Order: sequence, then structure tokens, then C-alpha cells
Amino acid sequence: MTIHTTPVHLPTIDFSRFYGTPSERESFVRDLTRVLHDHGFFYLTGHGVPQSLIDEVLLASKRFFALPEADKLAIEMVKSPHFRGYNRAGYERTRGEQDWREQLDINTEGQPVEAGPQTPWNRLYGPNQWPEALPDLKPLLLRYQAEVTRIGIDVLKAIALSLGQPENAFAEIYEPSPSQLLKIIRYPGRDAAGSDQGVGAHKDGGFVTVLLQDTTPGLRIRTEEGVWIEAPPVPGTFIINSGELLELATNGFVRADVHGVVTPPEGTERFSVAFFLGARYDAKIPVIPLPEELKRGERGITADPLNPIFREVGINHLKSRLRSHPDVAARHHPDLIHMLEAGTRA
Ligand SMILES: O=C(O)CCC(=O)C(=O)O
Ligand SMILES: [Fe+2]
Repeated sequence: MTIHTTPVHLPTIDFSRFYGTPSERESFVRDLTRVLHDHGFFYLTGHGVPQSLIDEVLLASKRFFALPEADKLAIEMVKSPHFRGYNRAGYERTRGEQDWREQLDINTEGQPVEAGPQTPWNRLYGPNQWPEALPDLKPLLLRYQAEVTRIGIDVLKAIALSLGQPENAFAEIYEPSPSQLLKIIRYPGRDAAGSDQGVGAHKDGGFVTVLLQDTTPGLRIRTEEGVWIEAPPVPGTFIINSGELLELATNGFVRADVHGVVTPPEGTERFSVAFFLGARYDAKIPVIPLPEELKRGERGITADPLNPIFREVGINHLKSRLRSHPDVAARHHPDLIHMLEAGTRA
């Protein structure tokens, strides 16, 4: 990815104002309306996650990637029909191109659920794969997953208010079991990667993403004007960004900016932990009736022919997983590959 960035900065918002006095909450919600409309990307401070937990997660993630390759391959994603587990760099694709990052994906811990022809997304439910060599990783990442789920849901409540809706406007499509995809990620340096594409340009799919970056920059965001800006790590913050679900639910009032990660320079590496809060797989994305003054800011929905999105939440998730992980699709879901033909429904 050859990208020239300009020194525009993303806004930072302080979540303690949302938990503060009624007037602090009101001004927080007003600021959020603008931020969601302009970028859908912002830094969050005042989130209440202890720095000690953040440090522990980053340290454990580095330990995981430093394990011998055989330990990581023992839990390779291709062994899981539920798209859980480890992927080597070069094994995931964005818009058909290889991404140069290794990662461990987990989601809500659970049991397999029978999938009928009307409910193919049930294949996404199931157990995670955990490394035997690092027994502490499971409790730690599940604790972190619970924390970022809390943040994501609180942010979603603030977003509902900022769109002139009741605080729980989205609850009926995420309760009682939102999708909780968590990835720990390592981007190898330019010398070890096959291209500059750490992860290719994309929008996230769900409600909101809660992103933790270690110290190496690399995340780039494309603004509405088509300019790429950098979103370097800022200690003590998360980056929050809205996903396509919110764009669709608000007829484009909320932006879900395209973004990607550039491979870090030779001899370096980059770590991040991305959490994607999504709706229940059996939910349908609603259309939110925005108040008149916000309705004027609706942009409509731009369709990406390579990645059409539908109102069925589970279909979107399943397609995005099948597309990103062709090896898992070929081994476990050959009967679903037809879903990936552009414009085809389930
Ligand atoms: O690693 C990052 O900083 C961002 C990753 C990302 O955008 C994604 O996984 O969707
Ligand atoms: Fe992303």
C-alpha cells in the first residue's frame, strides 16, 4: 500500500464525561454526534480499563507470538470450523490480497450450535483454541474480552443517544449474546513481510471496534475527502471506530472510514489487539429514524461490489469470515463458497 498521509489528527474524547454529571453527559453526546458523522474514528480516554490489564495483555500477546511455530500451528485456524485460532502471516486476505500479519482470533467461548439452511451463521459458534504452552492466556484474554465488551456497549449507548435515540436503542439486536471477536495481532517488519500490506484497506463490519495499539505506528485512515491520515498509538487510549452496521443503520449519517495497516519498517514489528463488537447473528440491521436535523446529514450507502453488505447480521459475518479465510472455507464449508459470488445472497 503506497499511502501519503497529511498531519490531520483524529479527535480525542474523554469517556468520563459520559459517566459524569447530566450536563457533562449531554455535551459529550453532542460532541460524539459530530465525530461519528465526520470520521467514525476517535481516541477514547477515561475508559476505566486499568493500565495494568492493558500491559498484561500486550505482554502475553508478545509471549504468544514468540512461541515456537509448532506450538502456534497446533491451534491453527484451519482446524476450527468456527474460524477460531492462529493464522500465519500471509494466510488472511483483504479484498483478495494477502495480509502480512500473524494473529490469534477468539470469539465468545461456547459450544457448537447446529446450523440449518436458514441459519448457516450458527457455524460461527463454538469453542476457541488456546495454546497449551501458555495456560494463562485464556483467562487473561477472556477477562480483557469482557472489559472491551463493556466499553463497546457503553459506547453504543452513547452513540444511540447521540443519534437522538433512547440509550438502549441497539440492545434488542445485541442482547443477550453480541459477537465478541478479539484478535491479538503481530505485524512483522518489511524484511519479513511479503508486501507493504499489513492489512489491506477495509471497513470493519460490526457496531464498533475497540483497538489497542502497542508503540509502533502503522494504522492509516482514509477521510471523506480521500486523504489518508495516520492514527499513531497514544498511551492510555483506545481507538474506537464505527463499523458498517452503524453506517447502514443510519443511512450513512455515521461514517465507517476505510482504514488499513502498513507493514512496519525493516527490523521492527508492530503489535495490536482489536476487538469487534457485533450484533447477534440472528438479528437484522434496523433503519434508525433519525431526528430531522440529523437526517439532513444522511449520505446514503455506498455499495462495494467486492463486499456487498446485507441486513442479515449473521450472513455478513459468515461471508466476511469465508472471504478472509479461504483455507477454512475450503476445508470446512465448501457448500457455502457460493455465498461469496458478488451480489449473491445466502
Ligand atoms: O492492527 C490494527 O491497528 C488495525 C487492524 C484492523 O483494522 C482490523 O483488524 O480490522
Ligand atoms: Fe479494521
